[in-house]
Amino acid sequence: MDIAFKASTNSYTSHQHWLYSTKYQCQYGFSFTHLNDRKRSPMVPCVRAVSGKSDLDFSDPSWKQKYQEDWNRRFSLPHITDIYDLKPRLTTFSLKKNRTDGGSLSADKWNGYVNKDDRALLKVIKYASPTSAGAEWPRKEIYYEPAEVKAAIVTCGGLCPGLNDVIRQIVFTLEIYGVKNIVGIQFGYRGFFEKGLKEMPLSRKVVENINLSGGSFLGVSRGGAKTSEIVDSIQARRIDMLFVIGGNGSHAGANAIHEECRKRKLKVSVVAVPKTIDNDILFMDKTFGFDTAVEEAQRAINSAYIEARSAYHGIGLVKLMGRSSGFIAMQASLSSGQIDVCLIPEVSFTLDGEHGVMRHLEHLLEKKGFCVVCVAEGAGQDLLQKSNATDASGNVILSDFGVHMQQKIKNHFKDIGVPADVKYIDPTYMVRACRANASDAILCTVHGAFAGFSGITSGICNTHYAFLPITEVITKPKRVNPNSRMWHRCLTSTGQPDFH
Ligand SMILES: Nc1ncnc2c1ncn2[C@@H]1O[C@H](COP(=O)(O)OP(=O)(O)OP(=O)(O)O)[C@@H](O)[C@H]1O
Ligand SMILES: O=P(O)(O)OC[C@H]1O[C@](O)(CO)[C@@H](O)[C@@H]1O
Ligand SMILES: [Mg+2]
Repeated sequence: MDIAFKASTNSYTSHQHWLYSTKYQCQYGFSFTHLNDRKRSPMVPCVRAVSGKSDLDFSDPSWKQKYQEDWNRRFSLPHITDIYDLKPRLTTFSLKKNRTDGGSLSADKWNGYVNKDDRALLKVIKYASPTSAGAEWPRKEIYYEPAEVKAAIVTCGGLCPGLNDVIRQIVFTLEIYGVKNIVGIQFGYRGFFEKGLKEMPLSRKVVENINLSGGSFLGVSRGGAKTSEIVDSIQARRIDMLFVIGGNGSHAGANAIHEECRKRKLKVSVVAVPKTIDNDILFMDKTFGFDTAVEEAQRAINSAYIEARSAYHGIGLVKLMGRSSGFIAMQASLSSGQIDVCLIPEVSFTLDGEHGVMRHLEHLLEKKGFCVVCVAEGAGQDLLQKSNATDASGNVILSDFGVHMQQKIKNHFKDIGVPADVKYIDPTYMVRACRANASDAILCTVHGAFAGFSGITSGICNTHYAFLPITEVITKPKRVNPNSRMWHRCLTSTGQPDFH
């Protein structure tokens, strides 16, 4: 099935589109940039189509067209020219200072500006053009005058390895464009309205070494986000670009800010950067911080393994983060090769009975003398008492499954009169607070803002950096598919049965 989806314009024709798709054989693509496709009357504000999702009826002869139209609506990136009749100017971003080709290539070729036909593909990997570089790369034309831009960066939610790397990279890139006025908003959205939290002026000099430590140079916080107050503050501070680094909640907040700016007709680009060790953002292959978290988690698993193996009837137990998605637990269990039982929120299980986890632990102690269990914090919530309490951002506070398992295992083996030496490790904040590893330290997302997009997020989608409308990524958290190969690989590695 060869279907290419050109996402961000209301004005192209399906005929043109099919020509494109036949030529390049793209499938299910996210368009990177389509500014030149926009045909609209001067001064007439455009209204962006509201995202609509419909179930496909394959017996309907026009299903392809409907599917395509649905995608066009949903993946249309909000753009500044939706509300302003603006002409772009030539970009100020250039890498020519660093060039090593002795000037033989043209500036266009050297910078490799992406063109309107570049897109990331969801189902297959195929370059749309020889110059394809992913969405997160400069365009030839920009919609802001760099010398007049005030850009702000804010980090919200919990910590994540790589936050400082992203802040640093955003500052560096803004400076390459020629932006002089860059500020950090302290302690998440709180910094917009809490008196006493001053803007932090940022520059290459200020952020040069912040990547050498974990945490957030700007501070983080949960809760307290009042969209209208934040936008009042954005207006009062004359911010033109806002970079929000955060998870699902921060993205929802960024989108609300974007919508409010739209409503007030403010020329502000709100661009989000997905940040979550849980790796639970829809459509993203992987978010920064996840790899580091897995690596760090493996250290804890290794310690649990050594403790368990060295003890008589040792049982190592490690709790890892993952509110509603068990990616860290699955990946760390799989890559460590030291886990016998991995429990995640997406897969239900029983603890007692013939097929329960406890019986399996008995069997492991009998068979090999020790075992190691890894649990995601959100696992087994149906087995625990619900608290109904929420944190400042409205996230449900989970019952502590790690502590519950520790007690459960201890009591179980005591009850059956079998010695068991339980070693419980909860490395969750250590995993989150550490410095990013090499693969998590590379990300930047400034170009989308200069290209005029707003209400977007960027991330690795089928190995390419792509822009996506925030509305699409916040519909629900990404979760481990229990039928996926990865989960089955994990089961093969642990050798655990179905606990039902
Ligand atoms: N639906 C929403 N609309 C507007 N703002 C929101 C919404 N949900 C959360 N926020 C705000 O976004 C900020 C971060 O939210 P939250 O604490 O849930 O972290 P997060 O971005 O999901 O990151 P983490 O992955 O660490 O949980 C908070 O200040 C919160 O008030
Ligand atoms: O203790 P805090 O800061 O609220 O963060 C805990 C949460 O952070 C997360 O890692 C999300 O970033 C969740 O998995 C976890 O529940
Ligand atoms: Mg969250």
